[in-house]
Amino acid sequence: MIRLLTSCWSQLTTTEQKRRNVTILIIGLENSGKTVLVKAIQRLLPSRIDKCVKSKLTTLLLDEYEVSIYDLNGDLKGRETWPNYYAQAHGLVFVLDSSDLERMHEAKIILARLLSDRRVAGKPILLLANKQDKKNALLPCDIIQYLLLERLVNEHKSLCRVEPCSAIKNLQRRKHQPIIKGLRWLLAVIRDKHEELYTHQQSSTSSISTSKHPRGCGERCSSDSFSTRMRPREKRQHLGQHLMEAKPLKPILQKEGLRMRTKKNISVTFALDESMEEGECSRGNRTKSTAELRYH
Ligand SMILES: Nc1nc2c(ncn2[C@@H]2O[C@H](COP(=O)(O)OP(=O)(O)OP(=O)(O)O)[C@@H](O)[C@H]2O)c(=O)[nH]1
Ligand SMILES: [Mg+2]
Repeated sequence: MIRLLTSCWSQLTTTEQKRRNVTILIIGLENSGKTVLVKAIQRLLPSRIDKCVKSKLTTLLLDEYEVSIYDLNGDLKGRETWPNYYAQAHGLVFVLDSSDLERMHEAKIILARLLSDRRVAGKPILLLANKQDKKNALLPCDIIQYLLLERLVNEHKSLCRVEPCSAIKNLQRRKHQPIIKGLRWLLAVIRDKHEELYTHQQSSTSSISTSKHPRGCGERCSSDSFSTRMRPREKRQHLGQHLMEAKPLKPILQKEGLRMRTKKNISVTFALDESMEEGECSRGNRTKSTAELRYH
């Protein structure tokens, strides 16, 4: 019995030790569906809400990750506070109301400003094209074109994925799978790139001394995070250089052989790739393996 208990305990400890702490910001214009989205995630995954920061923080467990998610307000006042969170984030989720065509230009400006911030540039971004249940919702390919996403992610060297979704409650559970799929992608990129991100995070934190951390959570996030798994300084510098020399990113469709102009409502990932034909999004069989080769 004692042996059994000891074995259970050591298994639990091992799981705890393996768990990686990741911080993600949920950002986007007001009314885009960020809070509804976080609630949907809370229903799907084991999570706890941190009351100390006015419920902005949700911590959830997904695979081997403990993910701290900050749901930041998208109104003008809320946007002023966003930069306070940039340095500690490993990745971002930008939520877009795909049906709000009138505010698409505003979203484009906000996204461009966000990615150009030196505390954000280079970090992966999941763009959730929300409210796909609405009739007039734009498809990912239109959104990519409208937001000039390819140019944007190349300029700022941020890996990006566009995932169409609907966050509203009354949709069936399986309809929320794109959200989890997108989160998994973000976590995988963060895992693969964590040393580069850590280097980046270190330099931006030290160079911007005025940046404030959200009360009570900044220290916890930074001390728990990837810093404990750092490599020696020389190695980190090398990885940092590698990040800056990244090749151009190209959008690829998740399904083989599909082209951008087919207007399918499926996710699009930006991957390191070679040049493509005009207007083409993927080249048949090459697509998936290219992404995997480059990322893993
Ligand atoms: N049809 C539809 N409505 C949605 C969807 N997601 C959110 N909404 C609605 O959009 C409105 C705004 O949602 P919120 O989650 O409060 O928006 P927010 O981005 O958190 O807004 P702020 O906190 O003000 O920045 C609510 O009325 C939601 O019910 C969706 O996928 N489809
Ligand atoms: Mg909200």
